[in-house]
Amino acid sequence: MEAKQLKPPQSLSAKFEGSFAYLTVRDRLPLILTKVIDTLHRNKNNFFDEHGEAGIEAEKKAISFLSKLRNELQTDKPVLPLTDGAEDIEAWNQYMQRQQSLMEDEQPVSWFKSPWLYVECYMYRRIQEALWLSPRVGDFDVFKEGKTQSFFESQQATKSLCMYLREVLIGRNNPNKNPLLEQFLKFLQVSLWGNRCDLSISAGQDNSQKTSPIDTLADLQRFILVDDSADLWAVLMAAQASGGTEIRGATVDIILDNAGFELITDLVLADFIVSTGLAREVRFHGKSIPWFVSDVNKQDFNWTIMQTMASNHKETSACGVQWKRYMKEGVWSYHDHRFWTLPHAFWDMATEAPDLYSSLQSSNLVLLKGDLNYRKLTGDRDWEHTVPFGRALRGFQPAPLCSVRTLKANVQVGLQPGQGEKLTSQDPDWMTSGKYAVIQFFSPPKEQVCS
Ligand SMILES: O=P(O)(O)OC[C@@]1(O)O[C@H](CO)[C@@H](O)[C@@H]1O
Ligand SMILES: [Mn+2]
Repeated sequence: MEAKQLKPPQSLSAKFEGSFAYLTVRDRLPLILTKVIDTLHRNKNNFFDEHGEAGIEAEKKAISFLSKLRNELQTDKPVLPLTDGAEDIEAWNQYMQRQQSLMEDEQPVSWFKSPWLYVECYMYRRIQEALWLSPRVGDFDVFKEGKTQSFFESQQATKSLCMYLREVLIGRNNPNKNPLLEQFLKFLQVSLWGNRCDLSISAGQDNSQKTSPIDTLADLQRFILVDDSADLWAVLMAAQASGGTEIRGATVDIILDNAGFELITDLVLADFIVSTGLAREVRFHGKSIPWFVSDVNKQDFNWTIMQTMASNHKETSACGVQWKRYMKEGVWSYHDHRFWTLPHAFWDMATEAPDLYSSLQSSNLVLLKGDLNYRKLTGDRDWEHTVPFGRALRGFQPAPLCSVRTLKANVQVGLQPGQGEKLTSQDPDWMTSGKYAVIQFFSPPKEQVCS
């Protein structure tokens, strides 16, 4: 196996002054913390209504933990072990030890000196700790308001997408008019560009989809730097062919990213592949705690389906009803393994979360949405752009997999020689602006068959 033995390049980090990582830790993360504090403060009366004085006390306590956290971050204090007693703290604290062993001159692990991926994940986990240590507000999702707003602000785009899906599914009886592959590519690309709508990059500012997503696809095509969609199609076709007399079609895992419009595009893609028989099962994976401002958790997932069902727009509501049915029948399912909210690169999954790894091994295709998943796939390292995607995965190969991502961090592998340099000269922000995207596929080598 090509392997973990080969040392990867250095981690992106705020220690490189002026880098995107540095600017994120210096500017964006404290801003996000300030907004979280403000949200708690604005909800004070709700906490009072629910829990009386104890609710107000809890709100104050959480705010004081969060202000302390913001101060630690801004003054580059050492990262502290977690203390809330949740089941994941051992994994977090061990990871901190591992980071410590990598520090030069025994310097402490700290916000501006340690890997960006680690400290950014850690901040979201510390936000959760502040809430869990303040019991009455422990279940409060500090990012819910933003996610709800972004869902409602994308209503127009949602309606046109749902209408389009219903038309395609109804018109399917005439395959000449609607070749399946062409339609699949459209829904895949809509889900790809849906990833532009995350709220972490904009520090919670509105980033919703306003225009009809299908109409813009042709113009956006040239911004897809790596397009391995043909490989995805081949995997789906192979799963159809190998079904024998049993139910055919692929088992697809979608590792979700953001709530709001991106989630709608993912549900529409999942609906399309199941309704057309390309897939027989879709397993969605989300986060078990509020994460990176807009990431989907179980509550967001169920809420989105309910809201879609309740729409007064006929086709949108029909989609919601169908999605609910798929969930009820078990054709769709939602999972939230705690590994998705740990700071590890995915190449650690097999040892850190063997149950999750082995469940992904039963998949025909794993789709990983978004930028953070790409950072974790590649370990958030300073790879040369021409390094093959498979090598940057360093042994993470549970099943054929594909990153569906708009670029919002300085990591991109698998490009042609000279492609990265050309982009840098034409468009210096190409890796962080969200303007470019990849549909990047990797398939594990076939098992050697001994004769
Ligand atoms: O995973 P997503 O939602 O596509 O992006 C999350 C993200 O915006 O958060 C970080 C900035 O804080 C960036 O690295 C990354 O692009
Ligand atoms: Mn996200």
